[in-house]
Amino acid sequence: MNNEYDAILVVSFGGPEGPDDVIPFLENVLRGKNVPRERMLEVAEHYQQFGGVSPINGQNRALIAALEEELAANGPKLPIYWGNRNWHPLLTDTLEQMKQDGIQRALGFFTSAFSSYSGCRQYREDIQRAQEAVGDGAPEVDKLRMFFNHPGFIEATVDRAREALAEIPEERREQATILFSAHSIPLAMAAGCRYETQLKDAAQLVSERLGTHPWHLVYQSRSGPPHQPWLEPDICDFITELGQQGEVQDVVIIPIGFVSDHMEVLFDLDTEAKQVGSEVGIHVARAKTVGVHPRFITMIRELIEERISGTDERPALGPLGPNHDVCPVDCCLRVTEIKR
Ligand SMILES: C=CC1=C(C)c2cc3[nH]c(cc4nc(cc5[nH]c(cc1n2)c(C)c5CCC(=O)O)C(CCC(=O)O)=C4C)c(C)c3C=C
Ligand SMILES: [Fe+2]
Ligand SMILES: [Fe+2]
Repeated sequence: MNNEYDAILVVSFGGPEGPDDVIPFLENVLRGKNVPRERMLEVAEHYQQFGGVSPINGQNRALIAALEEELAANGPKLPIYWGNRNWHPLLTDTLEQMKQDGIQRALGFFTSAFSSYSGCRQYREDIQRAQEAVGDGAPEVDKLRMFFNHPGFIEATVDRAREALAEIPEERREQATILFSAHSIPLAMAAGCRYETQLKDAAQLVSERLGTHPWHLVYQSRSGPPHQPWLEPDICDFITELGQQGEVQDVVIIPIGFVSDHMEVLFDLDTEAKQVGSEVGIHVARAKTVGVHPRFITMIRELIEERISGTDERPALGPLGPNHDVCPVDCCLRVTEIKR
């Protein structure tokens, strides 16, 4: 395989940067998806409560600045570009710019740790569409492997979790229940990828480094119509149930399914889940996402170096091993119905 690359491309979700961006952004997110318009308007309201600005773009700018510093200090000295699926800078514009700059082949870092249609195949489809729009001379893009079990991701997540645990009074800390939270997806879609398996694996790896806390994997930000089954339990239902059982005083949410504190973290966890906690008498703390944690940034450099060198040493914790570099043809299919 040819290991020569002349750029890094950060591929992400995108988010609105003002009130007028919110509806067109959400229309982009939901194009072709079976999500009721009322749900879209409900989510729009969450964004409007924060002035129509999602922190995700700012956080990606910070990630790129930190990675630029890391690559300048330790190499490889490659320029970093950034393109989104749903909002500016959009992938097509970025690939056009890369072509004009003479970039021929980039390594793609997707801001998703776990394999799902949204986090893997859909980004690859987005890139392909952008390449077709740019036409002859569009750069090739090879995706870096999924990093859910990379030591850098696990160590940074553990560190963030410890910071949140430290907020709980010492005498109650050891009994705190940990809720690992990830974006829910339709069950049919989950059947076409290793999303749940990888989430359980990463949650296990983090929890065993935190001690003996009881822990559970829960889901948030469900969007589908009520009759369509999505991954459960929902985080708010779960906290309500814990409250009814009356045995838990403190919950620490670790948003393991996300790498930055964007709107779904701020609203669905810091606003909604904390509110539910206070209604049922449970104190809820929330760990920060990995964001620009230095270990996470060095992990990205390590993934780049590993791919360029072609080494067999591809660090991964736990039983699943390092994820593939090149996706097989059936990777993260968009399954919309479970065949019976
Ligand atoms: C069918 C699946 C999904 C629907 C419908 C969906 C709607 C939806 N999502 C957002 C905002 C975000 N989603 C993010 C991540 C994310 N979304 C899904 C699936 C659906 N979302 C998955 C599996 C994931 C995780 C993998 C990934 O793509 O990251 C994110 C975070 C993106 C990041 O880079 O961190 C956001 C933000 C909205 C507003 C929405 C519809 C109302
Ligand atoms: Fe989503
Ligand atoms: Fe995949």
